[in-house]
Amino acid sequence: MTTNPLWYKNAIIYELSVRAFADSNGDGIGDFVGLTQKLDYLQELGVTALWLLPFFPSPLRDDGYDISHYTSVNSIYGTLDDFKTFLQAAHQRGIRVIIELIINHTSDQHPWFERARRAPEGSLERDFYVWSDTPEKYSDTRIIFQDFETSNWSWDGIAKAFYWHRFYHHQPDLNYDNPAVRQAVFEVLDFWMELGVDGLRLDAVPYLYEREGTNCENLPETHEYLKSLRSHIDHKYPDRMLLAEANQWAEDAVKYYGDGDECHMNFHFPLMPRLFMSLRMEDSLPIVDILQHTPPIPDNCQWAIFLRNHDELTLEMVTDEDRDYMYNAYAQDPAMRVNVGIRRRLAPLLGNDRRQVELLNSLLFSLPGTPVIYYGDEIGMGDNVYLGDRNGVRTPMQWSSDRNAGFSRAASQRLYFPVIVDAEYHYVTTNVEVQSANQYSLLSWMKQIIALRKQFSVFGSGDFKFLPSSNHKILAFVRADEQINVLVVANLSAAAQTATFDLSLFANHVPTEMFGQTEFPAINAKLAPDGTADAPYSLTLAPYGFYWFVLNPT
Ligand SMILES: OC[C@H]1O[C@H](O[C@H]2O[C@H](CO)[C@@H](O)[C@H](O)[C@H]2O)[C@H](O)[C@@H](O)[C@@H]1O
Ligand SMILES: [Ca+2]
Repeated sequence: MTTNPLWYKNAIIYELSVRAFADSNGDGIGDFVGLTQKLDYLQELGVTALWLLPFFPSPLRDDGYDISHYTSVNSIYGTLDDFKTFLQAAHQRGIRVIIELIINHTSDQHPWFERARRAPEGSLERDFYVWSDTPEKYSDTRIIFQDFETSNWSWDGIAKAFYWHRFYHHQPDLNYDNPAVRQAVFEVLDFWMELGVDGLRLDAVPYLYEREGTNCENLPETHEYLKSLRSHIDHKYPDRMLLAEANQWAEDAVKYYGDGDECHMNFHFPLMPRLFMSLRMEDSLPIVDILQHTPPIPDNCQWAIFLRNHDELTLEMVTDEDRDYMYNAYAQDPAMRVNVGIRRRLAPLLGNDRRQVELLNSLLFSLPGTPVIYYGDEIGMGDNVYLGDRNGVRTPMQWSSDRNAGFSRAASQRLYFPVIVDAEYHYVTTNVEVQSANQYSLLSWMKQIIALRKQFSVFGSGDFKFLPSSNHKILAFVRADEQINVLVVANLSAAAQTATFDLSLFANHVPTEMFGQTEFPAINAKLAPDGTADAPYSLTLAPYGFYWFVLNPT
């Protein structure tokens, strides 16, 4: 591994679930040995970092986000030694590993909670969690899992008190006012850092503290605590990365960067639904508007941008009107909706239209930030919205046309979830083996765009500027650094479109299309009537077409 403390700025992150990836021992559940065997695939795909969903001991009532032991591996996925072997094998291939640090809450089966509910009131043990005699406190706080919970308080018959939880009732929130909790989290962090993991995704991080009269999100105390985690990391583990999961409006989200002294990365939640909105509305405005309203971030920080992940396509960061639009456009069947979002994968959301899948990926790989790919989306996997909760997007990875999609040798009934068998996305045709053999498959195209992105660090760390377009259906922007100028144009429309751009800044440059190395006509400066130089440049794009151009001086 090269030592570059800013590695995350030019990373390609691949999010995966150990459970869903590859089952080595035929019990129907993916495991670390299976994942290790698939590292060659991930290396060939070109990704440079893996983000692993939770793999810790857990009753699995929220797919592992309900931890019952912080410093070991759930035995269904293997042993801690299996994890270490995997980590070493990933590092040998130059692939970094990001794991989850779920510190807002634990499972109600965690020994800390078992101890707290029995401990005397006012004791440090009891105060590991947030208790109250009434469910009236913090009443300005929204409920996140609103299809499943009616309150952020639940009654505990053993403690004879209510406890606070932002998510499921079986996920009690830790109490950060207790110094013992703050210290315990440092110890968990040290454990995984000492093992050599490269990054931590800080799950549900805006909700650490509660204060009366607030919405209990993004509180100053939360930022102060995160800064203390960061300073600890900087002193002990200088090239590691903290990735916040702060599902917030951009003005609040940027606060998780501090002055470059808090988290290194944060997901851009408001951008994600607007990529889908712009596409269906055939209008660049939602994307332009949200990025123009995104404050600048410190140089050592980076957005994580994504199209889909393991959760619903969350619509928390849109207006009520936009949410209605998104439900109408992408989730007409109520079974496709859960909480405040849409539980579908990328390909089905886009009607399995290869052009739209490529277009959104072209934006994922060229807009400012580090792209995060969700496992299976690189082959256009389908979903199963009838599996409940968000499980429909968490089905086994489809490797081949063999039984169980090559994921497991178990009897099919034994798989943790069934593989996708509906006609359009059936694993017999939608799988890695079939697509690896076809140079025109989505998988081959994904390898190509990843390889191209990796050749040009300007995408990870260059400046970003919108280019006014005469046609609002065509989005245009420039990525630039001292070495290179890259022009990106993207047609959000289902019909062919033309647009004219003012490229006077690049007069006498030749655009070279980056995928095919084709030179386009030069950008010629003309003298405008007022004497200034003008360089209007016209482009025609196919339906959902896009171009990436390097602008070279003639
Ligand atoms: O650990 C509880 C949950 O934490 C994350 O949740 C995030 O996803 C929610 C949507 O499912 C979102 O609304 C919320 O703002 C986030 O914190 C995690 O990604 C979930 O899988 C998990 O259930
Ligand atoms: Ca297994």
